[in-house]
Amino acid sequence: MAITYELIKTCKQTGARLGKVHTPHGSFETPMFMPVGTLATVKTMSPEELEQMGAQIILSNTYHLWLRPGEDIIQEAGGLHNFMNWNGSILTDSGGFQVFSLSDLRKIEEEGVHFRNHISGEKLFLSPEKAMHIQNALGPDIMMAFDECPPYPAEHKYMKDSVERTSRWAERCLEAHQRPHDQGLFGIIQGGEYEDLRRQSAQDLTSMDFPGYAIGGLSVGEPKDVMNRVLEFTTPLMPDQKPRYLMGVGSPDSLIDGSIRGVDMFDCVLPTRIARNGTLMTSEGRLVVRNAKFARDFRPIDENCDCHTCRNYSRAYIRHLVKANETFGFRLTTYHNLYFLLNLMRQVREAIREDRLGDFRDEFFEQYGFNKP
Ligand SMILES: Nc1nc2cc3nc(NCCc4ccc(CCO)cc4)[nH]c3cc2c(=O)[nH]1
Ligand SMILES: [Zn+2]
Repeated sequence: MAITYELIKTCKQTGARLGKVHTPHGSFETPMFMPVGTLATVKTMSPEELEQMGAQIILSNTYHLWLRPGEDIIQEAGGLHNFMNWNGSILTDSGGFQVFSLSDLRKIEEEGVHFRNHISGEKLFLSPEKAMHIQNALGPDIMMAFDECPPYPAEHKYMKDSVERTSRWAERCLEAHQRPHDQGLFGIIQGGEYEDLRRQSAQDLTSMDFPGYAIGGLSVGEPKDVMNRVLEFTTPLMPDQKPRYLMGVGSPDSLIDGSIRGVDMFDCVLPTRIARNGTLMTSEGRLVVRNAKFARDFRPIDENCDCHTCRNYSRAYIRHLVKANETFGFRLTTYHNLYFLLNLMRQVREAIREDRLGDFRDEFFEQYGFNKP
C-alpha cells in the first residue's frame, strides 16, 4: 500500500490545511507532530504510553540504528515495528542531517559522505544507495531521501552546488529504492534562505514524483522570521495533494506558524530533550520544575492539561524526583511534554475545521507569552 494524502479542507482564515495521511500502519490526521525515537525508543516512554497519549507516527534515525544495533539485527527481527513493538507509523530520517550535526565531517563528494563514527571514531561512508539499503532493512512506513543539510548561513554559490547535488542524490535514492518509488520515500527540498534555490530544488524533486515532500535545511539556527519567510515562498511550490513535512521543528510557536503556512508534519527532539532536564511546556509558557518556588507547590504542572502526569502528580513531587535524578521523574516530564504538543496539534486541527486558526494563534501566543507578530 502506498503513502497517500487526503486534503480534507483549507482554513478560510489562514493557509493551513486539515488532511489525512494513509500508511501501511494506519492513518493520521494532519497537522501532526511526530515524537522522536532515535534509537528505536522514544526515550523513557513505552509504546503503550505513546498510544495512550495519541501519538500515531514516530521518527527513528537511520544513522544511529546503522551504528547501533545494526540494520541487519533489526531486519532479522522483522523490521522496526516488530523490534520495538510499535504498531503505529514510523518515519526514518536518512542520516543526512545526523552526519553533519554529529560527526567531525571529513569530506562530502559526489559519491557520498566520508566521516567518523561519533562514538568509536572509526572512518565511515554514507551514500544515497547505502542510506536506502539501511532504510529498506529497517522497514519504516516512510523513508527520507539522502540529502545534504547545509549549515546556516551559507553562501549562495555553496548552496546552489549543494542543491544540485542533493537533487542528483534524490534521483539515486529513487533508483536504489527496493519498493516501488510511490511507496514511502519522501524527497527533501533544500535551498537555504534563497528563493531561487528553493524553487530550483522544488522543481527538481517534484518532477521525480515522490509520494510526499519535506522542507529541509531549516531549524539550523536561523531566526524564526527567516524560517517563516522561507516557508511562505516554499510551501506554494509543493504539490497540494501530497504531505508537506518540516524537519526538526517542534516549539509550540513554530508548530502553529508552520501549520498556518501549509505544513502538515513536524518532528523535533525538543519536548523529550528538555523534559530530561526538567523543563516543561505549559499553556502559560515554560516551567523549570527544579526551581525552589515549586518545593511546596502541590498543583499539577499545567492546570489546563488533562494528561496522565497532570491528573496524578504535583509540581512538588516531580521537582523532588527530578532533583534526585529519579528516572520516574523524567518519565512524568516526558509524558507531559509530548502530550502537550500532540494536544496542541489536536487544537490546531480543530481551529482549522472551524476556520479560526489565526484567532487561535493570537490567543495561544498571548497566554504562552510569545510576542505578537
Ligand atoms: N535529512 C534531513 N534531516 C534534517 C533534520 C533536521 N533537524 C533539524 N533541526 C533540529 C534542531 C534541534 C536540535 C536539537 C534540539 C534540542 C534542544 O536544543 C532542538 C532542535 N533541522 C533539520 C534538517 C534536516 C534536513 O535538511 N535533512
Ligand atoms: Zn500534562
